[in-house]
Amino acid sequence: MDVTVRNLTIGEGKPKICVIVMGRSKAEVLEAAKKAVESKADLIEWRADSLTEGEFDEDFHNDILTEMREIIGEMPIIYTFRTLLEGGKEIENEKYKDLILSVANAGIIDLIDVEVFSFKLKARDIIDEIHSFTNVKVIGSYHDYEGTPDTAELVYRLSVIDNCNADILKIATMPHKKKDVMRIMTATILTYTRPNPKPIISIAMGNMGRVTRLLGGFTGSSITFASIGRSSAPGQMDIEEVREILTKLDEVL
Ligand SMILES: O=C1C[C@@](O)(C(=O)O)C[C@@H](O)[C@@H]1O
Repeated sequence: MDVTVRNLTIGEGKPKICVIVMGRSKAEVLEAAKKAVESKADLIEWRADSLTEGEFDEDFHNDILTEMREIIGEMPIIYTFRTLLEGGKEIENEKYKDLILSVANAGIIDLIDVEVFSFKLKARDIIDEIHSFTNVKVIGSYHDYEGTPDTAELVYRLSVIDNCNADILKIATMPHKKKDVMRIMTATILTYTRPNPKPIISIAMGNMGRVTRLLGGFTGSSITFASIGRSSAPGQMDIEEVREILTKLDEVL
């Protein structure tokens, strides 16, 4: 079950490269958006939690997105507000929900990240609501910056995200040993080889986890995140480096 947004099909062919746009103010965000266009990435993720100006103001976020769209044209946009527990900024549950629904409803973006475990069973309601009134696709996500659960737990979490009706299933955890990296890769391949799998994004963070950013296609991970300047997570690499390595790997694998 591939996911198509604009001219991009996620889950088909090679993993897509997504660059991260961050900035404290509208000016910084739009400047980063220009760099994202120059990078010729497949899509961009705006980490809206990096704002300090108008940080929780829905209208302001939509206003930034309108100008961002003019800059980036047809490149698909992921909107992400990462909460404190999962590596971003503190936000009240109700505010998070309002922000997500308002941005999805405005229809400027193509994909939106919804943290499935930050809101327990309510994540499904948020996702169903987004699907009921927009064409925006949902990335259901789970991040653990402290460690990596065992393989069964990772597979279980991916299935919970799936049952919440997310269109794309995403897990990112912190490995402490090589076995942790293998757990992420195993959980991905086990989920991906089920009948009619949804696209998966799986990441082991930190330097040890870089193998998942470069060989994700082997296990069924459909997007790799790269930076243009400032990275948004440990172990994330610059887009030029990622592209060069992926091109080389493609020649030999
Ligand atoms: O969840 C992800 C993946 C990520 O955490 C990474 O490790 O590259 C970077 C985040 O910006 C993004 O939302």
